[in-house]
Amino acid sequence: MTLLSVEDLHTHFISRDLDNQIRVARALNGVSFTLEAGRILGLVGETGAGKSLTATSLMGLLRPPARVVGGRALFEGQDLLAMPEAQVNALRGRDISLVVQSPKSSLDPLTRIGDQLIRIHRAHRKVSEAAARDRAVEMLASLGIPDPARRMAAWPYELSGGMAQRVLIALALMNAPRLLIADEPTTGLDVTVQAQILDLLRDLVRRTGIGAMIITHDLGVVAHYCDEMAVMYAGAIVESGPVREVFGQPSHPYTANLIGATPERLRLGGPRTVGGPPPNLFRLPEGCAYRDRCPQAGPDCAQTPPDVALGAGHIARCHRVAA
Ligand SMILES: Nc1ncnc2c1ncn2[C@@H]1O[C@H](COP(=O)(O)OP(=O)(O)OP(=O)(O)O)[C@@H](O)[C@H]1O
Repeated sequence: MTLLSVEDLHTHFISRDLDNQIRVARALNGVSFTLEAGRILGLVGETGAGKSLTATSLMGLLRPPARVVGGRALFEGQDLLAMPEAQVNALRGRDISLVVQSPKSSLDPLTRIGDQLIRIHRAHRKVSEAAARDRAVEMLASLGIPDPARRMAAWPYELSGGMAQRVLIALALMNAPRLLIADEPTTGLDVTVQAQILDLLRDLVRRTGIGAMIITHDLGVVAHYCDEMAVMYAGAIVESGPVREVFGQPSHPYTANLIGATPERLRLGGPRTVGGPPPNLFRLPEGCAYRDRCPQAGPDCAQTPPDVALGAGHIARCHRVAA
């Protein structure tokens, strides 16, 4: 079942320069992808590609000067972008949850973690304090937090980075959301903790059938934990499909560059960049946004590239790709 279907999402930063001229940064330029229930989608791309902005656009969390200027985002068939703000706010934290980077700054430093868990549950569900407390303890236990009943009384500053990230995931799951978006959920954590947290996320998706989107620039995370992947460049998805298909036959020159030829490079993880200057969102070229950096670019790349279907749900947006 399709849980989330994003269609041609456009988000711009609209501002005025010193001469009072309007300046538009086209940060998202037609993002499209789908996520099925019970699956994990990895959204990858280099810094600035628009991964986090995609999440905040979907969740109604944009702040001026950023604005969604086009597209649809159907969550269980309902367009999140066309909903009244109050309805999106009600969905957020209940049916759709976002786990962001830097857990320490996302937890309320002045509230014990148990009270934070109880508060988010009772904000969305009509349950007693005792029932919310029981669920919170259960949730901490299911995330592998030792001695959960005692941990409820802990303050955020008392937690290690890995524990804080688990608590953040517990907060995101308190209301049994059907869609979880995790933005760099393990960046900055050591490799063992990273693997534990991603294992937990994967088990959760398999056990409960929720859909998860993991935003990352670590291709190793995508290769190990995701079912599908979408590769982002200059605010658009340039290639998407089942992880095995995309890694097996990276077809857009940007994806091929990002993945690199060697398995060693894949294992390295961490941020990746490709050669050449990053795209200027205020002056994106006509046609393919990657053409200034692309070793295979030709005159036809000044035209908008087609989405070429390569079979098994694998799609690449490029003039050089043959179906
Ligand atoms: N006020 C602004 N005006 C113009 N462009 C902006 C503004 N704020 C952010 N941007 C641009 O929006 C783009 C999207 O950023 P976003 O944080 O979504 O990228 P990302 O792919 O998540 O990167 P990272 O991996 O660093 O989190 C970036 O290129 C950024 O430069």
